[in-house]
Amino acid sequence: MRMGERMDGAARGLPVRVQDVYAGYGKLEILHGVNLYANPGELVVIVGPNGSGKSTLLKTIFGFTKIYRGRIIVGSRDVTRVPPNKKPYLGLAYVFQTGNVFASLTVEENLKLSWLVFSVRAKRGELGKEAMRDPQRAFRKKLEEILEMFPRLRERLKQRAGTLSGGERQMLAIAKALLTEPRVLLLDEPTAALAPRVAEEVLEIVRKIADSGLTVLLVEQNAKRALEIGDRGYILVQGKVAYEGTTKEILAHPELGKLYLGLLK
Ligand SMILES: Nc1ncnc2c1ncn2[C@@H]1O[C@H](COP(=O)(O)OP(=O)(O)OP(=O)(O)O)[C@@H](O)[C@H]1O
Repeated sequence: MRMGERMDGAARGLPVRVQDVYAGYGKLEILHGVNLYANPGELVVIVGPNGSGKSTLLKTIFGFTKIYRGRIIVGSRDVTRVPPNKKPYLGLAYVFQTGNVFASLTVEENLKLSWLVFSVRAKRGELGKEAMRDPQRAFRKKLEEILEMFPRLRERLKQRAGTLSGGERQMLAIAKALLTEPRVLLLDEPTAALAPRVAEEVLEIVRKIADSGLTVLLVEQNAKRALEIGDRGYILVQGKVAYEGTTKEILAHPELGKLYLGLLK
């Protein structure tokens, strides 16, 4: 069985559809009619200049901004008006740029915080029959699976999260998110401020997560590397999609990289 695959073979990811969305903060409109889709098993990267609205787009999908027009559909459900605190229970997980872990708690305690969301979803029957029968056992199993994926965290279970390196902290944030058994994972610059080698390790994990069947949306500063590992990409410029296509197309395009991403050929 592949990493993260479900015993009962149920589909892991849910499709995400952002349809003609206008959103922002208070009266300040940042996104002006954005359309985007992401399918299960896909790693969709969102790149673009600073301040173009990449983070705002993820925040909007999760419900942190004001949506003036348009719809956001996850699976068959319209989640446009679902507040952020309810999103994890619908199978969405969001890893922020910072502040995902509690510094004064140990790695293990941080991971166990995901039990709340996991148990609710398990009892509802969303995580398969086994998990519905015995949520605690299923959670322990999931935790074991995640620690296999992040051996560095296993070595540091009793260590306070505040003493982890930047890379380890980011891995803990992703691990916590995965422990809620999400169908859709939103990642906002998970490699920010990481040394290149560690950033690479994190990106490889992100690729594996998408390969396990989840729908993954990734905002990245390092456009080139993100496009190299992603399936499809969106270039956001001033709150609008300036280009969408396969990452191969974007990387091979003679102008796009130079125009929007600061990439020199
Ligand atoms: N909470 C907020 N209130 C008001 N304006 C905000 C808020 N957060 C972001 N903005 C503004 O929204 C615009 C888009 O910001 P956003 O963080 O989405 O861009 P980004 O593409 O992710 O940028 P970067 O690559 O620099 O992280 C910016 O002009 C920013 O100042």
